[in-house]
Amino acid sequence: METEPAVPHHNAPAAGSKLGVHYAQCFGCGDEQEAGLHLQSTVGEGRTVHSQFTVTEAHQGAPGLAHGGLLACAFDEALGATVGNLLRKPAVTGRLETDFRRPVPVGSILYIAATLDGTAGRKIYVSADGRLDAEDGPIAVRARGLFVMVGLEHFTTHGDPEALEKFREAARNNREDWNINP
Ligand SMILES: CCCCC/C=C\C/C=C\C/C=C\C/C=C\CCCC(=O)SCCNC(=O)CCNC(=O)[C@H](O)C(C)(C)COP(=O)(O)OP(=O)(O)OC[C@H]1O[C@@H](n2cnc3c(N)ncnc32)[C@H](O)[C@@H]1OP(=O)(O)O
Repeated sequence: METEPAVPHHNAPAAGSKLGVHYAQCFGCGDEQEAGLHLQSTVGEGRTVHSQFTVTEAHQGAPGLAHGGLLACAFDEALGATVGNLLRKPAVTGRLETDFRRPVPVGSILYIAATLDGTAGRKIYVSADGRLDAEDGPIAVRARGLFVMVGLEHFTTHGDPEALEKFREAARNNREDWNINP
């Protein structure tokens, strides 16, 4: 199947919109996860979302340095937020590739710029660069993800249906129009 340009949903948040926490218990963005990444995201121009998080002592692998797996988590979240908010369709990560180009010290702020690259049926291609301490800082991490659109039953069948219901109630944005329409 051919890859097509990704077209943002007509109700996708406009450039400049800050994206809220998508789930309070989410390790990537949740505000009820003390040691989580607390990633914050804002919609950019075109098909982009800009996210950032501060690396803390809770995120170490080697002394004073971020754990690569947690950096991958940050990219999973940033890419997922890009897919979920611009396309407004539930999707899960099928594949996530990360290139670690520079060490990321505790105390640094990682600026992640993600772009929706295209879709092919249920598959969504998205990629991101993570820069150190400034939007134009040196690239520390690069990632490419393949997300796969799923029905909401993915979460009720495999996850916690009660938590999902609370998630839906808490959603500030109208997500009723989320559907699978490959
Ligand atoms: C998390 C959100 C919860 C709430 C959702 C609702 C609203 C969300 C709102 C806002 C969202 C904002 C932010 C989200 C932020 C972060 C998100 C984090 C996301 C995650 O962290 S999520 C956890 C990790 N994730 C999983 O837990 C997935 C486990 N997995 C599966 O559940 C299945 O594996 C599935 C569904 C992926 C596919 O299964 P399936 O049976 O439906 O479909 P199938 O296998 O046919 O794949 C269809 C086509 O994708 C190709 N394909 C699949 N996998 C591939 C791979 N790895 N490499 C290359 N190609 C692959 C096939 O080759 C085929 O391609 P083709 O059609 O061309 O043949």
